[in-house]
Amino acid sequence: MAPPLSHPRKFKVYVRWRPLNSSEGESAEIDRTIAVNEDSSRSLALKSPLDVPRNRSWKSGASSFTNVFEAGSGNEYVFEHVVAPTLPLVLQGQTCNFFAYGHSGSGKTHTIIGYDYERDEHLGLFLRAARELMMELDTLNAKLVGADKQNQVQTAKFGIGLRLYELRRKSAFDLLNGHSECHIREGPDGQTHIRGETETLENGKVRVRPIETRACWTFDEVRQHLLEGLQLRATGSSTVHDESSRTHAVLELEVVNSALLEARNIVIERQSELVPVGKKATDIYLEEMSGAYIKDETGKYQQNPDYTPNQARIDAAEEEKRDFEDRLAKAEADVSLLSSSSPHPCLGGRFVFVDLAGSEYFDQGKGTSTLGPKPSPQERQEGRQINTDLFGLKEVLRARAEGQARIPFRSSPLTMALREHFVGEDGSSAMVLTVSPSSDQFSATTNTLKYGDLVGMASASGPISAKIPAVATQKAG
Ligand SMILES: Nc1ncnc2c1ncn2[C@@H]1O[C@H](COP(=O)(O)OP(=O)(O)OP(=O)(O)O)[C@@H](O)[C@H]1O
Repeated sequence: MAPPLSHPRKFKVYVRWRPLNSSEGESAEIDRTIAVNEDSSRSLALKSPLDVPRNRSWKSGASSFTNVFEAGSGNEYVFEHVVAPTLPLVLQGQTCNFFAYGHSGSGKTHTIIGYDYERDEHLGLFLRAARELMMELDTLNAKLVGADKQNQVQTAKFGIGLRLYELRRKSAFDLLNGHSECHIREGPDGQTHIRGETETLENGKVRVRPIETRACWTFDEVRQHLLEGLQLRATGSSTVHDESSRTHAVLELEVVNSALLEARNIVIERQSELVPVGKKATDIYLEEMSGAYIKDETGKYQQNPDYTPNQARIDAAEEEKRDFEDRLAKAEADVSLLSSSSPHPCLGGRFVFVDLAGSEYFDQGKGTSTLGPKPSPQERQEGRQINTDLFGLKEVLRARAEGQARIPFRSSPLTMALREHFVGEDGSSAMVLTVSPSSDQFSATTNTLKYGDLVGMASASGPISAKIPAVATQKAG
């Protein structure tokens, strides 16, 4: 068994209280106390103001949360504390992941995507990150132009590669490619591949497209593509409000240049060319070998002494296949070379934002919503899948926080799809738990916090940190 990671990545868990909404205006707020530790981590204690037996008081682990944002903290404040500190990591070529987890209507979409796409202070974390990243890239590009001696700046110029997709049931749906369905599979290389339907082209070429990457050279382009993609986002019937979604939305921003995108396209082209050549080699082999065995009188197959396969024909087909395999290997090597020889380490750096499906499906393993009307059989099935995904994600985050050598990525399509974003020991991961302060939502809120608490505690008590006693408390709400 492989040894545990030497420097497991600490996972940050934030809590974000939203304001009471118009339908909750009359409810009493949940009574909450925040304890601030010496290392500035937080713990939380909740008490329901209503005398309801099932609303049992709850206390988190000693230092489960990195920070707690009260209802008055807007998206800009949350961005400055959660995402902005990780921008230098992305500019070093690392991957930083952010998840929003909470029950329906608690503010996940408000946090990750936002509902105001114009005013800086209201942008969701994703768009604000795109804006800040693009500003940094503009500065780097200006330096590139200055240093450009061989007029290669157009292909080397940095931009943002945007990918938007949602995960529903066991598939991904590409929001930048007409909501086309893509399958999530593990390849023979042990990597996860998210690929669309097989297209048969002229000359028998077979192309299987990955999730579309849209190249953006300005912040406005990112915003425009986001708005187009959001039009396609499937929204289900809401249990809490009419924009509820029952899918996980994944939004990726990768630092790219046109040379890298072109090199990746060549890989797809080479893969397409290899498929018919590989098939031809297999067909020729089967054809030539079909006469090599015959049935004897007992029905068993025996070698046919009168038959000699055309070995030269088999060898020629195999050689042609090897040529195409070499062409593919060269195209893949070109992609690696471009990344490693970039004039700046930012190439390939990524922000990944995930607006998770409503946590009400993750209700003590039952996989059904605790809110709203009785779900239909299809909704129940979707609920079970969401439950599996959210459980799988928790286990992956815990395993990483604890520095375990074996991370259970295969346990759900969500964790399989996100696997490549967790590879390596660098980068960072964070979860924002979005919660309602309404006493009517006490059990949904404590369920969300319990989930984050498990991840936060694993991170705090993992091999790289010690538990720190609480030194100050403050009353909130
Ligand atoms: N921190 C906040 N400040 C102000 N308004 C908020 C905040 N969080 C959420 N809201 C508002 O509450 C409503 C519901 O929020 P949102 O759509 O983000 O919920 P959600 O968790 O994504 O729900 P679902 O899982 O059903 O999609 C929206 O109108 C949103 O603008």
